[in-house]
Amino acid sequence: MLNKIVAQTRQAVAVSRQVRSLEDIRGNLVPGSFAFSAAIRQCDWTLIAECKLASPAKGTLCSVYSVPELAAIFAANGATALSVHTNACFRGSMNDIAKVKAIVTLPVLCKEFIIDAYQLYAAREAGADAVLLIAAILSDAELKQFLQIAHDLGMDCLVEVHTLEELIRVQRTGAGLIGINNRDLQTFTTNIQQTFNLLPYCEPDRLIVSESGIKAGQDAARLKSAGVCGILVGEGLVTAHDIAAKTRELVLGGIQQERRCQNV
Ligand SMILES: O=P(O)(O)OC[C@@H](O)[C@@H](O)c1c[nH]c2ccccc12
Repeated sequence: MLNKIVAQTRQAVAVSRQVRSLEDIRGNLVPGSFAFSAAIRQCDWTLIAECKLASPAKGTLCSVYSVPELAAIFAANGATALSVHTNACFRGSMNDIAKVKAIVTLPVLCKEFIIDAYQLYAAREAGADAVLLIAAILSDAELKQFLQIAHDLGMDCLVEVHTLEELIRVQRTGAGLIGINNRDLQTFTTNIQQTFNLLPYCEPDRLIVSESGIKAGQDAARLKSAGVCGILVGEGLVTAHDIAAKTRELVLGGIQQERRCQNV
């Protein structure tokens, strides 16, 4: 699955380059202000709510709301930041970021399969405050280069790992914001246990986000008490009966855990 998405993404980048040159984009850029990591640092518990209309594994996930409508619901119910899928395999587009930024003030993560520096500039031009870098599809040299370019553009990177080997590689690059993906990108199955397995190997100065397969406030509470600073949730939110209530449940799950800890 992953190889197929990456191959399609490479083709899409080649087409985009023809439509719009890198020089054109670079001439049009305003640097960001690292608003994504700042928002995470400011709170004890972070919900990154994902605008995800579809996935290659499950097809359509949400047909009732548009991406900007989802963003507005998440923002009104306590999300710390937003993640917006821009890849065609997830029925996303780079324009979705600009649409979301036009109506909410929350920082936005560009959820893309970044394999080419061109995509970093395009994300910033669309208004992204952060980008996802997936360790499984990048060499160490690419990781370092993309971290540097994003930094120069004022964008944060959420660097995603799924295995211990990837976690060790990523920590060596100095990445400060790491996502443990509970989803195996070869099979697309999820298991939250993956976060608990890798947490002991995370260096204490890193901000750790648990990604994928998180459905309930209790999951949020368990993850918070294990030491992650936040969660990234798509499907659990967009497939909920009441998306607003589910957003509040996932925000409160972590906050209530924080209070329980303080009372002890
Ligand atoms: O919808 P979920 O299970 O809550 O997952 C959200 C997010 O973590 C997921 O979309 C994701 C994170 N990294 C990825 C890489 C590829 C595909 C998907 C992802």
